[in-house]
Amino acid sequence: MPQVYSYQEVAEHNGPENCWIIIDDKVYDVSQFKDEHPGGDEIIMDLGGQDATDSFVDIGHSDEALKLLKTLYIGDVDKTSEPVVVKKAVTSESQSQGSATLVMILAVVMLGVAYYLLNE
Ligand code: HEM
Repeated sequence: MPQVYSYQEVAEHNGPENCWIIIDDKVYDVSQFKDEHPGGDEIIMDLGGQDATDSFVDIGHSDEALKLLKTLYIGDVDKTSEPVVVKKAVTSESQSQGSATLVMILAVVMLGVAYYLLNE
């Protein structure tokens, strides 16, 4: 019998040292693997403690990736347990990234307006 974990238990493993993800109702310990992931560790860290099925499938991972995934399997998720919404703390870094994007958009809009006015 495989080990069975509740969504809550999986959600508690969302840190850099203890990072689990769910793919197709199976639980994977990616704590070590994330540092070797060809797609980067951050993309996996962001999904720590959560269901990553859609993201994993959308990328169209190779058979090699699927084989690798199997080696990280630690158990199944208890689908009868209460689903958990993992709230990620908004860091000052992600906030400033957000405002940097806003400034970029504003700059592009202002350039567009200036260009339009100059060509009137
Ligand atoms: C434990 C789960 C995962 C494993 C074992 C894994 C494995 C791999 C492997 C082996 C590659 C190289 C290309 C390939 O063989 O397909 C790859 C690429 C990639 N993975 Fe994952 N991956 C995992 C989870 C994820 C998740 C959750 C995401 C989230 C979106 C992700 C995003 C990517 C991206 C964007 C690339 C492309 C990197 C590039 O070609 O520049 N992966 N992954």
